[in-house]
Amino acid sequence: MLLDSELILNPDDSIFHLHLKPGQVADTIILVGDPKRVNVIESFLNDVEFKISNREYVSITGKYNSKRITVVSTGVGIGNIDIILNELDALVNIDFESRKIKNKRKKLNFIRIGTSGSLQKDIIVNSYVISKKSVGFDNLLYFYLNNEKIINKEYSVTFKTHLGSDHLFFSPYVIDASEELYDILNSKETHSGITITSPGFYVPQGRELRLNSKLKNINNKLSSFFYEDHRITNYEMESSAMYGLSKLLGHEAIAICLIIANRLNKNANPNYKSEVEKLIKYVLDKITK
Ligand SMILES: O=P(O)(O)O[C@H]1O[C@H](CO)[C@@H](O)[C@H]1O
Ligand SMILES: O=c1cc[nH]c(=O)[nH]1
Repeated sequence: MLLDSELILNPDDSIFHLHLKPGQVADTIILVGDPKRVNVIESFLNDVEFKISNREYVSITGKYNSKRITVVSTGVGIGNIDIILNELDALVNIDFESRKIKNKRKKLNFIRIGTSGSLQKDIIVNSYVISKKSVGFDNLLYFYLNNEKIINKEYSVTFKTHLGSDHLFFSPYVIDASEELYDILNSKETHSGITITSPGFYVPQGRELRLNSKLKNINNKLSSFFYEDHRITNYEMESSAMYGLSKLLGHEAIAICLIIANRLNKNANPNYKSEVEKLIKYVLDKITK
């Protein structure tokens, strides 16, 4: 039995951060960073059942092409993914009355629609990248038992060696996306690649404003790295944890991102909202076909 301090429920029996109750979550869940992106997706949905917000987490459930879909905003970063994945899983796989894990587990499909910075010249601003693998520059997965069963050890070690890093803080881990969800989203409109999930937007992604990186020429080293013919394509800040926790919990996960900056071509599109809207429509059509 999960005690009050471990599975924290609010006075209305909703889960601690998301404020959602069992039954409110669909099997297919779109995760977005920006809470305002939830409103954009809402404009495409019918039969919206509720809109619940707490902190940076805004959640809705509605229908697109008759398929029930939940949308949750995650805010920025890995810590939020730890909260959201654990709470969404608890909502479907833990009985809130008995506080016990259910015998029959439900599998969820997580699709992240994000924004991202490209690490390849030909993956230009406004293109879409699906992350076939994610390389975690964070350390969240290392806290979880059985992480070694889902981390691609050989790739992770090769990668660390390539970066020539003996820094104690840095142990990148490589995790695969869901092949099933990849096949649904992949098309000639998308690039596929390997995504770096970074614990920061500035120095951890090689953006030196007033502070400098301990990892010299990090972006050139990433752009030139190949493993089994796969190249590193882009930076974002959530998918490694989303892939890792989904695999440990028995769910499927994929991330597709709009490129809003190209780090090699040195350009960016800060007015990317209409492009995100097109990506949202692309994803909704693909997952409800
Ligand atoms: O646009 P979202 O989904 O937030 O994704 C990207 O944008 C944020 C940084 O600006 C990070 O969360 C990064 O992963
Ligand atoms: O360069 C970028 C753009 C969006 N999100 C990131 O994490 N990095």
